[in-house]
Amino acid sequence: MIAPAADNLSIPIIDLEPARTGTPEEAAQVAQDVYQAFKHVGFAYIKNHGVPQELIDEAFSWSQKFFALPQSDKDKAPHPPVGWYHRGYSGIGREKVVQMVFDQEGIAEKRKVPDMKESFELGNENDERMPNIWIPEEVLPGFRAFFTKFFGTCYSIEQLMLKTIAVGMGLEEDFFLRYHQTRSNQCRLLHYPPVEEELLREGKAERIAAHSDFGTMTILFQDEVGGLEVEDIHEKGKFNPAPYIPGTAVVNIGDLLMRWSNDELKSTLHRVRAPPLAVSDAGFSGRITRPRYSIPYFISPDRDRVIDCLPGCYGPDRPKKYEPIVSKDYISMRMNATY
Ligand SMILES: O=C(O)CCC(=O)C(=O)O
Ligand SMILES: [Fe+2]
Repeated sequence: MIAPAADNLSIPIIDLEPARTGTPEEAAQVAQDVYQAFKHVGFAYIKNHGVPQELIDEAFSWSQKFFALPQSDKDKAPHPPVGWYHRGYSGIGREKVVQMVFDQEGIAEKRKVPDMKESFELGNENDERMPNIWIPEEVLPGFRAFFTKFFGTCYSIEQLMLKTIAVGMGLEEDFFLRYHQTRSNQCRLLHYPPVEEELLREGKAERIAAHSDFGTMTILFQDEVGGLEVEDIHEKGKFNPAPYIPGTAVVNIGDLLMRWSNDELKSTLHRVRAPPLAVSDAGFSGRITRPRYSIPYFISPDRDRVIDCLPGCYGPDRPKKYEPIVSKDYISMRMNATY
C-alpha cells in the first residue's frame, strides 16, 4: 500500500512485503503502486525490500573506512581516463555529472562548478569489458570481499523491482529480467565531504549536479544526513528534498526505461545539495555541511540489447519518441560526458 506522502513530498513509500511474500493479488496491487509512482514521480521509497539493514549498515561502515584512507591509498585504484570505463576511485572534482551536454565546450563550462564528491565504482567481478579496479587487498583487507557480496545481494532487489514494474505495466513478469541476464550493473560508493554551505547555496560548488540516471533503474541507499533533491514533476526547476526515511531505499527510473516506455515512466532529474536548514539555523552563515555518504546501485540492461519502445506504449495516436538504441551505446555516451 502507498503510505501518505510526507509533508511536501510527493514520493510515495511503498511496502514491498506483499510483492515478496503475498498472494498474487497483493503482489499485483504493489505492482500497480510502483507503476503509478514511476509514472507520476519517477521515484519511490521502498521498504521491506529484502536487504537486511545490518548489511546496509556494514556497507556504509566499509565505505567510510575506504574514504578515510590516505589519498595515496585511494589513488591505488584510479578510475581510467575515459568515462565509459566506470570503475575504481575518482577523487574530488574528477567526475562532473552533466545533463545531456555532449560538446567539449559545454562540458568545460559545466566543469567550472565542480562536483564536491569522491566515489568508488564497482561491478560484476566477471565483467570482461570493465574489470573491477580494486585497491590492493592489504590496504583494506575484506573491502573487496564485502562489496563483491553486497553487489550480489543487490541483485535480489533488482529482480523484485524488475518483476514488479513489468507486472505493473501489464507485461509478462520476466519481461525485463530477460534483458538483465549478465548483471552489467554498477554499485557506487559516494562520499560528499563537508563543504561550506554558502558555496552550495550560491551555486559556486555542487555536490552532484542535477541529472537523470542512465540505465533501467537505480536503487539508492542514503545515510540520515540528507541533501538529495528531486525535481518537482509539476514545476520544472523546483527541487524537493528526498530525506532519509529509516528502513527504506530510494528507487528511481533511468533514461533507458523511460525510452522503453515512450516516456510513460519518468526519469526524473535529481541532485545533491546541502541538507535542508533546520529552522533554528536560518540566517546562520559560515555553516559547514556534514559529510554525506550514499550507495547507489545502477541497474542496466545487458549491454548489447536493443532498447525499443515497448508494445502497448505506442500506436497510431502515440508515435514512438525515440529511435531504438543499444544499451551500452547510450550509457557510454552519457558516461563519457562526465570525465
Ligand atoms: O548521493 C545521492 O544521493 C545521489 C547519487 C546519484 O544521484 C547518482 O550517483 O546518480
Ligand atoms: Fe543519480
